[in-house]
Amino acid sequence: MITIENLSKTYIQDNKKIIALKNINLNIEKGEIFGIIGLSGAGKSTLIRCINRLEEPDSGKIIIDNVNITNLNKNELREERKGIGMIFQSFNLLSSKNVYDNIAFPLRLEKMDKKDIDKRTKELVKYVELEDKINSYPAQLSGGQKQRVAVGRALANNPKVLLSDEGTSALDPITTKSILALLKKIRDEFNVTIIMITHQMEVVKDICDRVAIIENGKIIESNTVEELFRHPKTKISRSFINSLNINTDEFVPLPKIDHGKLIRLSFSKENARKPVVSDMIKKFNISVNILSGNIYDLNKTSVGYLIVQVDGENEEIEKSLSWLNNQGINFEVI
Ligand SMILES: Nc1ncnc2c1ncn2[C@@H]1O[C@H](COP(=O)(O)OP(=O)(O)OP(=O)(O)O)[C@@H](O)[C@H]1O
Repeated sequence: MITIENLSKTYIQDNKKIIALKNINLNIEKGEIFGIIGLSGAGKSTLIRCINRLEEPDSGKIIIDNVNITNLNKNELREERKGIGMIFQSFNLLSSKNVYDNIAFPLRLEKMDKKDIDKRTKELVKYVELEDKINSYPAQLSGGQKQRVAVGRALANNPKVLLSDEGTSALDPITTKSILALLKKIRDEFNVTIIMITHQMEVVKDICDRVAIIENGKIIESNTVEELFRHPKTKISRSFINSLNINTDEFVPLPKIDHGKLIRLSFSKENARKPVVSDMIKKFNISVNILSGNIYDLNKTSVGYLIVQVDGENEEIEKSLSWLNNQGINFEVI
């Protein structure tokens, strides 16, 4: 649905080149909630702003539903942008307009019939659950309510794509969950494709189907969220997972072991019920010492880790590892 090909963007500041994006390639499916996570300065905002050309890329293509956005002239771009809603960390509401008028704003720009504007606006106010605040001004709303207004406004023209640039970063954890639930409901009911730019792993964990990790303007890892949790490939993806504040191998300092091997077993919902550790001990002449473990509840499934020390004769350890392999259990010697 959205294809990004060899996208690059450089800024010039004080005669210095800042490479914000370097050869970004991504494919995002229709109806998918796709996360792009990275640290500050990684290039996230530049990337999402290039998608609707709020920022002009230097080179590369952005294709949405077979339309090459990068080739459009101003008028064509204006038309195409109606199908791309966007929400921001700072909400970007019109402070002099109330909830109703903020949400009606894009419809008025379309010069829709007054009655239709009224009907659609009230429908949207109801959808984002702000009927009791319809006459309130942004200054009279909480952060979560402001973001609901922004979501209502972004939905006004029935977009096929919704871009969220740190849409939940300014919100407390409970309000974040309620905005994420609203975005998920929008995807489920309208099959809207959602791209979530974030630095919060919580967002990726809770609603994303797939995720790309961006560092220094490059995508360094891209996978389903489940696979990312099961096999984080890069240091940064591991640290994002650790940032969820749950004990993992890097949170709990692992003891230095003189013998045996340290292994991280990872389980998905399907194999979480297998008595892997006790079977290993029964089948092989080894001891297994459990050091730490946890379970992450993801959008559609859950993934668990267990860090264990496997000890015994080398040959027995190797046999037990190949048995694990044959059982289809994911593990990594760490
Ligand atoms: N208008 C600009 N002029 C010059 N440099 C810029 C401009 N916008 C962004 N940059 C630089 O490009 C790089 C990527 O910035 P970007 O805002 O895309 O990162 P980010 O991942 O969104 O960071 P944050 O999470 O802090 O917003 C940074 O080095 C930043 O300083």
